[in-house]
Amino acid sequence: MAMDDMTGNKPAPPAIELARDAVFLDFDGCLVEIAPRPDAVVIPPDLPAMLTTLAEALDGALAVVSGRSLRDLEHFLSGYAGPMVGSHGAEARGMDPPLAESPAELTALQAELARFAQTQGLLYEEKSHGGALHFRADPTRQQEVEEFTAALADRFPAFAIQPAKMAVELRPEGYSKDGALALLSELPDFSGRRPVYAGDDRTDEPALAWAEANEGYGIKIGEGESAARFHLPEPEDLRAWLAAAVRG
Ligand SMILES: O=P(O)(O)OC[C@H]1O[C@H](O[C@H]2O[C@H](CO)[C@@H](O)[C@H](O)[C@H]2O)[C@H](O)[C@@H](O)[C@@H]1O
Repeated sequence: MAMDDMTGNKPAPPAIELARDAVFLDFDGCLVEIAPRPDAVVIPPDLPAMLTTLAEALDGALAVVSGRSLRDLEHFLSGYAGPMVGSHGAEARGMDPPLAESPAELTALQAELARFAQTQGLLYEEKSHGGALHFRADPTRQQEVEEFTAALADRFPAFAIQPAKMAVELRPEGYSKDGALALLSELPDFSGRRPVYAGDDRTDEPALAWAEANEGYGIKIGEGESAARFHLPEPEDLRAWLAAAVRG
C-alpha cells in the first residue's frame, strides 16, 4: 500500500499558535529517528536548545511524553529542562510522578526478562518501571517474544503488555500517555490551552486520540492508520515544523 493510502492523504499540521497551543512530543520515531538499538539514537545537536526556545515561546506549555525511562530522556535531551513524562506515563519531571513507587514485583519481572534475553540471544532494555525485549535485529523472533511476554504478563498482573516498534515492553498496569496528557493539562502552564500531540507509534495512539477528543489535534509521524488528523512523513519534518514556530 502506498504511504498516502496508509495515512489517508492526511494534511500537514497548521503552524503552532504560540498563545493558544500546548505541545506534547513523543521521542523515538518522532523527535528523533528510529535507530538499530535504543542506545544508538542520534540527537541533533541543536534539538535541546530548540525545545527550550519553543517552550519559552509557549510560556512553558511544552512537554516530552515517551515510553523511555525518564533517566534516558534526561540523558538524551540534556540541556532541555522542561517537563518530561517517561515510562509510558508512569514517571515524570516537572509534575508529581504519576506512579509513586514501582510495583513490588519489578525486580522479579526484570530478572525474568533479562534471563530470557540472555538465553535466547535477544536485546533486553531494563527500564525504571519495567523492561523491553527488542527484536529489531531479527524480526523473525517476534512471535516468541510476544508469547513469552504474554505469559509473563499473566504471571505479573501489576504489569501490562505494551507493543512497540520491533519490541514488546512490560509497563506498570494503569499508566498511559493519554493519562499523562490529562495530568499535564491540569498544570498552570498547560491549562486552558489546545492540546497538540505528535507521535509515531501504537504507544502514541491513545494520546493522539486524547488530543483529538479534547479540542486539539494529533500529528502522526510516518506511515500507518491513526486517530490523528494530521501527518508528517519523518522526524526531520516534525523538527522543521517546531523550528518554524520559533523563527516566527
Ligand atoms: O514513546 P517513545 O519515545 O516513542 O518510545 C517508545 C520506545 O522507544 C524505544 O524503542 C524504539 O526505538 C529504538 C531506538 O530508535 C529502536 O531501536 C526500537 O526498535 C524501538 O522500539 C525505546 O527503546 C523504548 O524504551 C521506548 O518505550
